[in-house]
Amino acid sequence: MSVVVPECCDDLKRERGRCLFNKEELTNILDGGPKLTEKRRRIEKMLINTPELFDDVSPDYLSHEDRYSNELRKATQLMTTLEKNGFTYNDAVTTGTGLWLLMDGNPLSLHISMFLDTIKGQSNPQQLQEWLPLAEKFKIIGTYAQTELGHGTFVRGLETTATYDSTTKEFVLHSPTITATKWWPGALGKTSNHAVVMAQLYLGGKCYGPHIFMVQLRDLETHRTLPGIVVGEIGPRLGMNSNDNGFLQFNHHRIPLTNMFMKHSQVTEDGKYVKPLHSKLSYGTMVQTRVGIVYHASRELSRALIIAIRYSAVRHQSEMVPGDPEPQILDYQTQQYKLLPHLASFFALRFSARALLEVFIGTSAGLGSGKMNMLPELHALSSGLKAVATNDAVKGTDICRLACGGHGYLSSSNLPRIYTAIAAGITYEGENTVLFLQVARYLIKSFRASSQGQTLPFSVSYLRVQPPSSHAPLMSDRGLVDALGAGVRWMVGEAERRLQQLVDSGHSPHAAWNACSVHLVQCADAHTRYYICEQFVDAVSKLGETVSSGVHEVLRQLCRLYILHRVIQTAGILLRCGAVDGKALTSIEEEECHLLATLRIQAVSIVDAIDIKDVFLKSTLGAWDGNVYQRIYEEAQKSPLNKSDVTQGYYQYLRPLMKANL
Ligand SMILES: CCCCCCCC/C=C\CCCCCCCCCCCCCC(=O)SCCNC(=O)CCNC(=O)[C@H](O)C(C)(C)COP(=O)(O)OP(=O)(O)OC[C@H]1O[C@@H](n2cnc3c(N)ncnc32)[C@H](O)[C@@H]1OP(=O)(O)O
Ligand SMILES: Cc1cc2nc3c(=O)[nH]c(=O)nc-3n(C[C@H](O)[C@H](O)[C@H](O)COP(=O)(O)OP(=O)(O)OC[C@H]3O[C@@H](n4cnc5c(N)ncnc54)[C@H](O)[C@@H]3O)c2cc1C
Repeated sequence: MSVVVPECCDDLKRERGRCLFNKEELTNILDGGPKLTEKRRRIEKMLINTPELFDDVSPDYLSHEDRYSNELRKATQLMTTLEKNGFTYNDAVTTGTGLWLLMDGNPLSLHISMFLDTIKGQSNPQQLQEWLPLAEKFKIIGTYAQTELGHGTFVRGLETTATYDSTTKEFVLHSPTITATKWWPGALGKTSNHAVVMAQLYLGGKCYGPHIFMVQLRDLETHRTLPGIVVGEIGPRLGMNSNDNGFLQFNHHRIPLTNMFMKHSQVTEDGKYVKPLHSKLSYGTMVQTRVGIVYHASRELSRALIIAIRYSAVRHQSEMVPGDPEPQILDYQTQQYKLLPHLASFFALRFSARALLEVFIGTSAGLGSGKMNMLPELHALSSGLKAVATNDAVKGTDICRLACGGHGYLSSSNLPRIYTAIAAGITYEGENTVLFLQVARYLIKSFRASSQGQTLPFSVSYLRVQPPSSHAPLMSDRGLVDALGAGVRWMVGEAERRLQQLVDSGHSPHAAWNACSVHLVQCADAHTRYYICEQFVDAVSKLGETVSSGVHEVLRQLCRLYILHRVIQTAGILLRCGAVDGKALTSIEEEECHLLATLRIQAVSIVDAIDIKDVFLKSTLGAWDGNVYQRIYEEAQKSPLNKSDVTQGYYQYLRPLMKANL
């Protein structure tokens, strides 16, 4: 397969003719610089020229087992193709290119993310030396086995035990109940021969809480399950059915002492426990994955937006003016209102993901030299951004589907698959409500610390009890972001007041927390969105010095739309705390409608700049050439039901019914 850019239809040609900015420059910004664009394209070209990486038949027509095997075929081919061409799995992860190909969750995704990240982040030097080369060269294949039938969210409630036997210098892993069965881990069912397993550590009869262990599950030659282990696949799910999510039970299964991950906490041969510097360091892989998921969510949202915006420029329906030709549906203001705020969200998430990655890198460097003080802020930021990014990507993807009318419901649009894949992101790696409550905990603590005169970390410094008054005019970007900040400060102050009032009236702090938790989740959501607005404004203003005026103008408009939309969504709070008045809101609403019309003109060019090729979009509605109807028709011809004019079902059921004397 070679990269051929086809002629596009007249509608898209006209749209592209209106582009007032340099698309390549915007592409570079989204990729993180021209070098990264070039690298991504090199990888893509190599993938496109490897036909084995593509589906012969749409996975929709395959059985569960065949879907799994097909995805495994592509995943293994991807790894060997990368390796042969001098790239690594990590290049495919960081450029997003691997995810374009491996559609639906795939049997190696947990290996190249959480399994390898745990080895890198939780091993002592000897363990690293032993396991990393094996895992990087795929000599062992692993997953991250934490969640159980009975507990996913509450890690401290896990029931799997790892009891140290100092006579043999082994841990005995055991699943004491049905609810202790590990349940859900991707690639656990049939693919993995190893797993990193979270289990309660027991030393001399005392429980030391959840710790991580490297456990071999299957023989490396025969791939048969080892004695003392029961493992299998959990059955069909809403989406991601080309993965083999699995279950796992241990029956007094023994592993060596050296298989406990010992970078942060240790067990000595005689069974003594050495505490970590921070009790949550063993949750590090989860934090890292949340950082990655913010990127992942923004990428999936961008696919849906490319599809829906190109389709909206090609689709003509109804009459705007009686007797006139049917307009492109993108000309309807309601259609613009459905899609363009999500386009702005994609950019906002992309810039925030980058800012979060920097915090992650900085905090990790600090941990290396024993500095733990940035960990709570990283935990709060990564939890909040993971929750907002996946919530918004899921909502945005579904709006994109709805904006495509009936054809958005077709599998061949690829929107249903994008939706079901990203929908899981709300639940996995920390259910979003639960993560927001972690953020809220940090906000309340920070607010109280500020009342006691303490200095707050950067992401919450705007919460200080006496903030400097904003000098920016209200209707400027900065002024509106300051108004949003004032709204969050008011919400957090109100939450703290309600908590205190409940405690003062005799409730326990925990009961008070539960009684305020709806409001607390709203605080966490609003705080995270305030952070996103700040990152977006900062990024656009920094870029202003280096990019061409056309690109800067588009980014400025997208940023403005994001902020205006957010102010309207938060109107109730902002009015209550006096940050804006009704008159300002009316003019903000009017400006938003005006901005929708302005951005509509270049919407197709903006999604073109995201630069996802047709072979990766895999959509009949979103292809570059806009040849929508021909593609939909051709895809339908591939339905196995069309192989014969009369199906077996007719002879078996329909005909007998028609012949029966009812
Ligand atoms: C240029 C381009 C660059 C691109 C770069 C991209 C980077 C790529 C990186 C990675 C690639 C990934 C790609 C992603 C692809 C997507 C596919 C991924 C597939 C993932 C599959 C999903 C896998 C899973 O689901 S695994 C299971 C996940 N499970 C969970 O998340 C469980 C959630 N629960 C918890 O985390 C915890 O139970 C809890 C936090 C809810 C509560 O914990 P706890 O009970 O122990 O604590 P407390 O509530 O009592 O709190 C006490 C105290 O501790 C603080 N705390 C809690 N957690 C942490 C933490 N992690 N770190 C720091 N501190 C923490 C808490 O705030 C409290 O603090 P106080 O001060 O208030 O006391
Ligand atoms: C597709 C998919 C892939 C997965 N892959 C893996 C994997 O590779 N490895 C792995 O270990 N796990 C994996 N998981 C499991 C996943 O991490 C858990 O499902 C997730 O952490 C949520 O936990 P839970 O299922 O126990 O939900 P629950 O905690 O039971 O959530 C149910 C409801 O209870 C609410 N709730 C729970 N606790 C609280 C609280 N404290 N306060 C308020 N509300 C609360 C939640 O908000 C939610 O509404 C995967 C899950 C899915 C769906």
